[in-house]
Amino acid sequence: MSPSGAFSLDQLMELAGLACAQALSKTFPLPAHKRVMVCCGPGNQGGDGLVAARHLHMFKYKPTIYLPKPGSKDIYQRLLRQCENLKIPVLRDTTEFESGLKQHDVILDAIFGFSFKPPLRSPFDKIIHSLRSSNLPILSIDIPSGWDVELGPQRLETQPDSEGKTSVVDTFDPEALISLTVPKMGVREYKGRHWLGGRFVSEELDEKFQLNLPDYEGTEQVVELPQGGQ
Ligand SMILES: NC(=O)C1=CN([C@@H]2O[C@H](COP(=O)(O)OP(=O)(O)OC[C@H]3O[C@@H](n4cnc5c(N)ncnc54)[C@H](O)[C@@H]3O)[C@@H](O)[C@H]2O)[C@H](O)CC1
Repeated sequence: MSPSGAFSLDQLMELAGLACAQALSKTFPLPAHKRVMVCCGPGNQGGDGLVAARHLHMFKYKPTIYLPKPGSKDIYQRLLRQCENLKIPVLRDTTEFESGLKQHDVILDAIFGFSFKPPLRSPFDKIIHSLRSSNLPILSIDIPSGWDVELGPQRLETQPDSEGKTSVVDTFDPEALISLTVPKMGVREYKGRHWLGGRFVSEELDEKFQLNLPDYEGTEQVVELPQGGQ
C-alpha cells in the first residue's frame, strides 16, 4: 500500500515535489538564493525534482533542470513537458552542468532516493563528485544521493570502466534535507536542517504503522525536525 493509502503516484509526486519546493524556499529564501540547479535522476525522485522545479518557478525562483538520464515512465515525460512549457532551462550534458553550477546559488539534489544501489554507474560518478566539490549549499530529497538508505554516508565504488578499473567517490553532506513520509534509518546521524514532508499520510496509516508523525501547522506542507535528532 502507498504511504497515503488513497493517492496515485502522480498525486504523491505532486505533493512531495511541492513540499520539496517549500522546504527549499524556507531554508534558502529569496532574493539571495534565486538561481537553483535542480539535479534530477531517472527514478521517482527525479520526478519529485521536476515538480519542485515547476513550483520554484511559480515561487519566483529561477530554476535550471539538470537531467543526465531522463526517466522512461510516462509521468516523468509529462512532468518534464510541463517544465519545458514554462521555459525552464534543461541541461543534459555533464560538461555544461559542471560549468553552469558557477551561475547558481543553491542545488536541489533529486538524483537518487531510497532505490539507489552501488556500484555507481556513469555519469553519476562525475555528478556526485561535482556536487561534493561545488561549494554550493545543497538541499537533498529523502536521502542524500548515494547514501545507503539504512547505513548513511558511504564511499562509493564505481562500475568498472572499459579497462576494468574502478575508482572511489565520496558522498556529500548537504546543508539541508527533506525526508518524505518518515526519515529513513540512514539519516539518523544527520546534523543539518531537517524537514519532513508527508502531509499525504493518513491518520489511519500513521496509527497503524505507529509512525508518530509530528503535526503540520496551518496549511504548511513541511514541518521542521529538531537538528541533530529525529
Ligand atoms: N511517499 C514517499 O515517500 C514518496 C517518495 N517518492 C520519491 O521516490 C523515491 C524512490 O523512487 P524510486 O523510483 O524507487 O527510485 P530512485 O528515485 O531512488 O532511483 C531509482 C533510479 O536510479 C537508478 N539507479 C539506482 N542505483 C544506481 C546506480 N548505482 N548508478 C546509476 N543509477 C542507479 C535506477 O536504475 C533507477 O532508474 C523516494 O526516495 C522519494 O524521493 C515518490 O515521489 C512518491 C512519494
